[in-house]
Amino acid sequence: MSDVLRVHGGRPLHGRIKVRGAKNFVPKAMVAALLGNGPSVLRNVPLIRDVDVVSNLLRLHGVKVDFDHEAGTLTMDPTNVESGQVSEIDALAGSSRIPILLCGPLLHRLGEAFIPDLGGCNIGGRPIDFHLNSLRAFGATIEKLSSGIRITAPNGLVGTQIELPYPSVGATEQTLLAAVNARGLTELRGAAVEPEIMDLVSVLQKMGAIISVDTDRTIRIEGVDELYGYRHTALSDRIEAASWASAALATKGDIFVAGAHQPDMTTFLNVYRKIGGAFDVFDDGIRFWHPGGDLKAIMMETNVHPGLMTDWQQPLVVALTQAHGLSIVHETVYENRFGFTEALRKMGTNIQLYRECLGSLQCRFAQKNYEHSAVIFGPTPLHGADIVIPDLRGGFSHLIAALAAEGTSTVSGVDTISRGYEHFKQKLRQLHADFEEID
Ligand SMILES: CC(=O)N[C@H]1[C@@H](OP(=O)(O)OP(=O)(O)OC[C@H]2O[C@@H](n3ccc(=O)[nH]c3=O)[C@H](O)[C@@H]2O)O[C@H](CO)[C@@H](O)[C@@H]1O
Ligand SMILES: C=C(OP(=O)(O)O)C(=O)O
Repeated sequence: MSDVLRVHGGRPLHGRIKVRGAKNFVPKAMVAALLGNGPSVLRNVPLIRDVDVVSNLLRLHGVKVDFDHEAGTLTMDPTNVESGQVSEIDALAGSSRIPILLCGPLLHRLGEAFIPDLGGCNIGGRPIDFHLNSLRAFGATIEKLSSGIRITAPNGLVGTQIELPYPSVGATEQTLLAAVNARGLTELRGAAVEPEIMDLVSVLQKMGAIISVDTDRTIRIEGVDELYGYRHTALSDRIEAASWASAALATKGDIFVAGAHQPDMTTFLNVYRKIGGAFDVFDDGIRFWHPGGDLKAIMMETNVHPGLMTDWQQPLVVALTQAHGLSIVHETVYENRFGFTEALRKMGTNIQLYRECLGSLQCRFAQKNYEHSAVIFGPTPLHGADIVIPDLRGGFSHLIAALAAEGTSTVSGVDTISRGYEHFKQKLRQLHADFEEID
């Protein structure tokens, strides 16, 4: 498969594509399957690299994994969970952020876990201190190795009280996956409540867990002795849906995104409408299009759910380069998520980065020397350029920019996009994009 695309831009994307299960949910539900005393079946699973990585990780731990790509059905049988070879597990180092979530399930099943160094997008320091503090609070002992970490809990995990300093998605999932089988009650305050986390709560409840979620970011989990296999259909990918919606806006196109689910995208849809994008919600998806006329500049600020999701920011920035006036974007979730704008500047955009918090919030990155605010002057015509993809969402955004630009662009490193976008080249063809793969 070619990792380089030659893109002939300047044509509106139009047509229909389908999004399946969420990249930020499916791998976590796969980890949850480790906790069951029998097989689990997950439906609506996309063929993306993060699913592959976690399938391999589960297999290395003795789980029998069968994936029917076409049907999107994944069957996982954890009857014979085992520790796995450290060298084989270590070969997956750097491939995804999911391995850290295996801690709780492996501690429950085996009393120990080896976790390789994590991967994921390079958009900030991405420490795991909240994860490790949470695991320690449950009674686990952590040893740092030259690569990865070893965790043990010879006496099992015990329910505890945890308050997260920031509503981290991963640390909330870590705590849930550890608490469901821990002895006694766990109270987690300051939890993240993203829709993908709520879907994980649904999976765990199907498995036999007792979990209540309050409106004030408090989650209470009563540990149980045994969990069962589950059957579940994954919620759809609201980041992929928003990415195609942004592509429709940037290319002056019209895209029906089958599978897009309005309730998980409310904040995105408000922003889309404020910019001047049009959408129409149907039972089976959402149609997104550029209605003609000028797009409007806006001020937007990313935040934890129900705020504007940080993963929506990068595709939206490309659309904002075509809006009239001055847009301000304040990124408050990651300290370093504007690296992708360098390539956009090469394509003719006028984007300036600032260390100050240019928003209504003084965020955690104030006075910390991180360029986490952007000012975009638009509209600026985009022209083709040679671009190297930096990360998943930044990469998709570069692709949108190349498709919107007049002339030809060479986009290298597109394989990164397969980590979170199923069949993206096929979907581009369905949307009449003009590009070819080059060796
Ligand atoms: C696989 C997956 O689901 N990835 C998503 C998940 O990432 P992920 O779970 O890694 O993101 P978190 O919500 O944990 O991170 C949010 C912030 O908390 C900080 N932090 C986090 C953990 C920790 O131990 N210490 C710490 O300081 C991070 O550096 C970051 O600034 O949620 C992010 C926020 O919605 C999304 O952008 C990612 O797409
Ligand atoms: C940041 C992202 O993912 P990850 O946490 O897997 O790096 C993303 O999906 O945009």
